[in-house]
Amino acid sequence: MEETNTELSPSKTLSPTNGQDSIIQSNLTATNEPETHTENQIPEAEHQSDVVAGEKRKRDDDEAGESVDGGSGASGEDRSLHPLWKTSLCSYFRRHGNSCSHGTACRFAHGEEELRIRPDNTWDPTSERAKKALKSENGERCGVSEEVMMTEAVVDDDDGGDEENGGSGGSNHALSKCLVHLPRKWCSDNLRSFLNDAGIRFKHAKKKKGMMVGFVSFEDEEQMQSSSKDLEGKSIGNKRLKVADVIPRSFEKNSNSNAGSVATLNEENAGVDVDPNVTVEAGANSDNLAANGSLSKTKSLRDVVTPLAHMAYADQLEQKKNSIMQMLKKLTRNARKACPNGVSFPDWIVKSREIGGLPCNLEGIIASPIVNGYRNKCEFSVGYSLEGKVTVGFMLGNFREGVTAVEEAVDCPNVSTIAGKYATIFQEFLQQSDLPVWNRFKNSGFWRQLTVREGRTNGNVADAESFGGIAEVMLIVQVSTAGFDDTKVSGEFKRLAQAFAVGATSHGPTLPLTALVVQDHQGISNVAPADAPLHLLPIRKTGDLEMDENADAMDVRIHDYISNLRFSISPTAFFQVNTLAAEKLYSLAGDWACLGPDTLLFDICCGTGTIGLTLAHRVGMVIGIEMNASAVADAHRNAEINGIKNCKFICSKAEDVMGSLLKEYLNVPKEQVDDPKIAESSNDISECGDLQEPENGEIASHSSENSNGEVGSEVQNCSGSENGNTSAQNSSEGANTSAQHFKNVVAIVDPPRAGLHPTVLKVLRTHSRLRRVVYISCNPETLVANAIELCTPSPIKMEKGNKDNRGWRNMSSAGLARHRAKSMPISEAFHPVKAMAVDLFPHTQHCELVMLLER
Ligand SMILES: C[S@@+](CC[C@H](N)C(=O)[O-])C[C@H]1O[C@@H](n2cnc3c(N)ncnc32)[C@H](O)[C@@H]1O
Repeated sequence: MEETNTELSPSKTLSPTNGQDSIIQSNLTATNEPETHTENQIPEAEHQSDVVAGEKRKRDDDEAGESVDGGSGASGEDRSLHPLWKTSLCSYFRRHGNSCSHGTACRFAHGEEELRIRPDNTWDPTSERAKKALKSENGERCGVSEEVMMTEAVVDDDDGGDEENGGSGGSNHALSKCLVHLPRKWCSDNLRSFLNDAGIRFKHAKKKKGMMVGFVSFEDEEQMQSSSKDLEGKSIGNKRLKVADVIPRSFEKNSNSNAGSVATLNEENAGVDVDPNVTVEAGANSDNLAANGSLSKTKSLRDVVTPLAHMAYADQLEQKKNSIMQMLKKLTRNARKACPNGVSFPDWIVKSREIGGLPCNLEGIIASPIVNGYRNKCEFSVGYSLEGKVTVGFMLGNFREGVTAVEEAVDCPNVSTIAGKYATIFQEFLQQSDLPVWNRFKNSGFWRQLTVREGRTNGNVADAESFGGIAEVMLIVQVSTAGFDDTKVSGEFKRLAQAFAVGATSHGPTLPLTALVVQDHQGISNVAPADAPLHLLPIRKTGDLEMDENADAMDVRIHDYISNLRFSISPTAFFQVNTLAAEKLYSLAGDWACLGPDTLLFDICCGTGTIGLTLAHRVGMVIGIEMNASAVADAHRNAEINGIKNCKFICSKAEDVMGSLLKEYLNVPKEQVDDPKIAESSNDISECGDLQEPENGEIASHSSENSNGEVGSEVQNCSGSENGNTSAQNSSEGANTSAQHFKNVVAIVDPPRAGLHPTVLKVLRTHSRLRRVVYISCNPETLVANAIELCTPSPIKMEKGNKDNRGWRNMSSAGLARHRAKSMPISEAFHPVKAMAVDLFPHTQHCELVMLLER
């Protein structure tokens, strides 16, 4: 095979096993040092080109008629035509005292001098040049993240005037400066000590922990000028200080003012460094609508929130697919690296060479049925715009980096028309309100956030794209009532309810408005805990407005439809933000899960039960696990309103219950699993015929033949319902759903961005009867990290020893996963079978990824 004989590493040999070449890691390897490009670290570009390069080499060899030295006979000139010629360092050369048997004909570079830049303008990542390039890139990044757009009052320090320590006692914006690149962990005291130690004269200084900016004011112009000069460029750690102006806000409406100053760095046209991981939909799962990163003043909110909006949708899909491909290759590389010495590389790693380094086929990307206005949930921040106007919209950047400016979401194509209209109504109301907007710097103020949640009728796509498809709207206004007079607050709430009612009805056609809820939250960030108090604000019926005036805040829900099932959604429960695309996602997951009436489906991180409930008619029983209590309550209600009886929902963290659940349902006595009647039934009704009987016979194979086995007929009785959606009638409490009846056990996991808890990974991996996992993720990076743990082969024997976890904070997620894989108990590894992307978030960088893992 090309992979072994190109730069054949002495630590790897070929071993014909089962008629296939598999690469054995030899025990002769002296250290655990990762191999370089031969096996473990073949760079991506090289992986991709392996086949191509291999073919090329073969052709060259044939043409030259000389191949005794493994290809060195071809002329260097011929070879150098290949775009990847000498673009990777030769590890063999390095390890063997700068000698390589291929000599000058080796396609890898012998030393840095020979190294050539790759066609994509990058250097071999292990090379000095790449490291240098990375450093300067980081330098540039630092350079572009210097813009500060604090639009809250930060300098008119009205919170104590601690004169002794530099408290304000009143401030003068003209005599203030903003310092950028301060250590995040510093508080005001650290900043003051730093200034004092450095002999910098100042009047007062303020810095908030967690931010990289601080504010300093001075006695007079002369002091400000000389101190600024001394401070500019000063090093703190590996950062250099930047001194920025603080510009008085032009728009100061309220007399009891939150108004203050805008801090800006007057650097024209700084580059843009927007974190792709968080945008308007915040990865679909995080509930923060802030755009992350920093940006130049030339950058619009549209670019921050929907950075792909300038591209045609087909190009967006192509871009996402390519970036997911790159991410998937990490799985192969890292599992290869983590594969224990003396253990054969699994087939999927060996075969990855044939598909450009991918761990399995990426079967494509499913487009969103709606491309514009698809979000059914928008969380609008409240703050000041760059012009100092009270605004309801999205933040232009990251608070930690000194950005608090909020701009209207008028031009963000993922926001629905209705959400935009409610944001405008709220903004107009706030501009007249006597209560202040939240100040993120001081953690004070009243109005914080508006969430607009929408529910559709059970209609078609075209309907949903237009305004008419939205039948229900829930508005959730987040406030912080602490320290405000109750009477004043309730007066404001009445006016608010009135404003929304009038705004909704004065629009033609009337905007739907189902419920107005207030969430009281005192915390620093707008992400409120699930148990933050909720109050329902009554809205007087006006015109067409339909409201249930007797409803309780805890009972308030809107409804949406997935696969013809009606879903009830409470204010804080997770629900995919793009319902129609989610429908595609769930049905793909169901298809890949190979379901049948003999299937026990674990829906791990089930939210309101969407996945389990939409697939319930295709399985014997669903067990959903979810930690958010109101989502679990919704799941129960959703099962009820759809007449589904074969689902159980458990309110708990998955890491706390998965072990005992799998024990309960999987540790079934062998006699029961082998009961012929049950085996017959399982052969009977499976949707897939491709499930292989493993050697140990732990699960039954499936065929499409029918039989009238006892259990089978029970199940068939259950699946005879008309619409097919509410067909599974097995009671979760009844004997029919006891663990013994389920021969096919599948887990569909859909965790939050952070991925699965290590305990859950361990439980899934070590329960050998669980043969199939469908992993759904809105964060391909964590999917890859978790898959490394699930798919890396176990060692023959557990090595005692280095459990040194120091430095994990600095590890990449893949590095950490490799590290964790080492302590995974010996168990049969899963292998990636196929993957598919599903675009739930048009115009943003985000995308859902589904991967089927089997063993
Ligand atoms: C990406 S959502 C998926 C929800 C659901 N599958 C759906 O599609 O609507 C992730 C869910 O996991 C839940 N969750 C987060 N951490 C969890 C944990 N440790 N155990 C159980 N559920 C968790 C969240 O509350 C959230 O509902």
